[in-house]
Amino acid sequence: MTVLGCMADDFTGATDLAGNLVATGRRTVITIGAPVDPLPETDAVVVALKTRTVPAADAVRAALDAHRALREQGCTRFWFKYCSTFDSTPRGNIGPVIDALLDATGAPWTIACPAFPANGRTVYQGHLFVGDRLLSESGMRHHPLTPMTDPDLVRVLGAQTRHPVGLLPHAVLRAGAAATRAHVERLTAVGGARVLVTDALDDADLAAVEQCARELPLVTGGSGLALALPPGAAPAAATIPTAPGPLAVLAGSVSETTIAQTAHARRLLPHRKVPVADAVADPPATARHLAAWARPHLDTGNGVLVYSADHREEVRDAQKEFGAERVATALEETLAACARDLTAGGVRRLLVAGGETSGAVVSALGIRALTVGPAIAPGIPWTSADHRGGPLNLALKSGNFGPEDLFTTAEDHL
Ligand SMILES: Nc1ncnc2c1ncn2[C@@H]1O[C@H](COP(=O)(O)OP(=O)(O)O)[C@@H](O)[C@H]1O
Ligand SMILES: O=C(O)[C@@H](O)C(=O)COP(=O)(O)O
Repeated sequence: MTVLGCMADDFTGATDLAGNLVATGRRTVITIGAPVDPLPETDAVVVALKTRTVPAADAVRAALDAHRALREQGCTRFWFKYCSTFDSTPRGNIGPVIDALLDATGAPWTIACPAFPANGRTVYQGHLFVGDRLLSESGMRHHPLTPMTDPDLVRVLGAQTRHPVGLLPHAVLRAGAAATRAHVERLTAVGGARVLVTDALDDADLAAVEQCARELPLVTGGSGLALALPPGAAPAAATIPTAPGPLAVLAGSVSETTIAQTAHARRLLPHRKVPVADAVADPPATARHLAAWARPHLDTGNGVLVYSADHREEVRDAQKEFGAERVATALEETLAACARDLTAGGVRRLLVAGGETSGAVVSALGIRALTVGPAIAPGIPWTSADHRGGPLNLALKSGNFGPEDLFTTAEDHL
């Protein structure tokens, strides 16, 4: 089988994609950053990058480094994974990375397919829906780093890439493979489009998209498309080493879904909100205080929740007071240092909410690779890392994924 080389622009996205690849029967390894050492025999490698909100030139450099390393590891087909809600800014980073990977892979054209119907992400006439809302009317319009205010992906991507962008609409997909091929030919060979935004309302549409993109050396999109890949030969329910002990939940996401999950967990778990002003002033000291608060709870076997906001209004206020980037970085550093302190104190189970937050936490722990285990909910697998001489179980939760009781039921799936 072709070894699939994937680059995910954030860490929750990496575990999301890897979980779906495992579900289709592919042995899958996640590396934190480009792989350096030879990897075990595998069907797919997912490189977790933290490039969603960095300057576009840095995102391009990281993607090209990862692509080179994946090629050296024997990968022959490539996947650029970004968010199912197309999280990006007018400057990028989805478009610039696609441009660079088109050149690096020699792909004549590629698809942009964020749809993930199992998680309510669908695309119709190039417009992205989150559940029954257009992207621009969903909670994503208030995202602290990548507010998404335009649901028209052809327009959004068109502003980011130097190539013409086309649309593979639902009606054409439903008309069958021959009609799809003819439409693609018209847009690419005749019209010069290099990226086609693909409609998809359900798994049947994703299967049609997968079929039309099967020969391409590069595909781009969310993790939903992975579920449409032809089945592989590995067991779809992967087992991973597990560690005992209570779970610490660190939530730095302020999506509507995470805020609801946090509110639910506050009724059941000992909890502490990160004091934002303290975090901005001194992340390591703030983390030490939070870890010291958590210790007695953990020692008696109780899980804990540390989180960064009760309400969206607090985010706006904090951004006004300190600046959006400064407060985001300070909170990421605080939660990352808290994870370091908690694991140094013996915690072996962590659930981290938020892509940027997960990137900060996993990097601070010095983890180089993750193995993928059972799914907690669509797009959220348990993983295991070697850490301090034993397994550390990590669930990296995308801001927008998971049921309301996720933080208190996640361990049932380990
Ligand atoms: N109270 C807050 N005020 C301002 N920014 C916040 C607050 N809480 C969290 N953030 C920042 O918002 C960002 C959320 O991004 P991320 O962790 O990727 O979550 P999501 O997965 O929901 O996108 C992080 O950079 C985090 O530090
Ligand atoms: O595709 C998705 O929605 C997720 O895999 C993803 O990228 C998560 O991003 P965050 O919501 O920022 O965690």
